[in-house]
Amino acid sequence: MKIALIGYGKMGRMIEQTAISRGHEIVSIIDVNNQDDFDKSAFSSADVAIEFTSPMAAYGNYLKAFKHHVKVVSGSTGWMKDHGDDVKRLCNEEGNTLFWASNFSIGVAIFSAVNRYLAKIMNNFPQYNVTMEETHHVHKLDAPSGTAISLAEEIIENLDRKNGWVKGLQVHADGTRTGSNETTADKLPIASIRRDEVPGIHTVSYDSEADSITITHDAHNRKGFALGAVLAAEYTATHTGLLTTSDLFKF
Ligand SMILES: NC(=O)C1=CN([C@@H]2O[C@H](COP(=O)(O)OP(=O)(O)OC[C@H]3O[C@@H](n4cnc5c(N)ncnc54)[C@H](OP(=O)(O)O)[C@@H]3O)[C@@H](O)[C@H]2O)C=CC1
Ligand SMILES: O=C(O)C1=N[C@H](C(=O)O)C[C@H](O)C1
Repeated sequence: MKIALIGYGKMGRMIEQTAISRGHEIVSIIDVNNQDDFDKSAFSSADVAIEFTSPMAAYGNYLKAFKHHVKVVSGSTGWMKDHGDDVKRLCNEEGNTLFWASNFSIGVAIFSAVNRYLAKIMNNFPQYNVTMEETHHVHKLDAPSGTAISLAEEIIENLDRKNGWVKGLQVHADGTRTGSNETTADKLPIASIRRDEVPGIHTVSYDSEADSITITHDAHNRKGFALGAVLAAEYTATHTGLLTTSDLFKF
């Protein structure tokens, strides 16, 4: 398969290695300094473009790829609030294809299934208070992480006593702390911690006076994200519309 890369940072480089190891060809690599390459035939020849850039750049990149009828797999986070509705329309009504996931690792797909099941069970146990914490490297631009927002949305969908999430304690890259994890009855607080080079840790906790139940996904490196993105590209080559990990990982 011919793959174009949009964004050649930590993820773009790891995806390049993973894609080549699975027998794919990288036909174009677009970063900040060679945006003209979107208009070159090498880019248009790609079966799929894999996009990992930033919250600010992602939506513009989708538009440029769609203009050239190139399908996109993207893991960029933090753009959904501003552009989610437009992207749904572009894919569901205008024939474009985007496979987007806040987290491409199989481990988080499994974690997400446990998260949904646990939230359902907890409807019967009001004595447990739910909170979430995510920890990432100090370079991360968005908070809460895209994964934390997806996990929070799953809890809200399945746990009747929560109807939204709020930002909780923020530990910033320089170590300063703002906000707090104080909980209200109907909102789920998400704490965000920025520390060292942590690839990504997500924890959901249910605490009662008697005990705590805690589930954690701890990414040891970025290999799981990269493999998931390449598997998603292989899937996207033969599917259309707005796609996500529940289309790819079925269990
Ligand atoms: N869904 C998932 O599984 C995962 C998602 N992510 C998300 O992916 C995104 C990227 O992560 P990561 O690779 O670690 O970040 P990096 O900062 O390491 O890489 C991003 C790259 O994109 C480049 N870039 C910025 N704007 C554009 C643009 N308009 N066109 C092309 N390239 C551009 C940056 O260039 P420059 O440095 O010059 O600005 C940089 O080289 C983040 O939003 C992150 O949250 C990360 C890991 C897993
Ligand atoms: O920025 C990152 O690094 C990551 N971003 C994604 C997110 O926002 O959830 C996925 C992963 O946790 C790494």
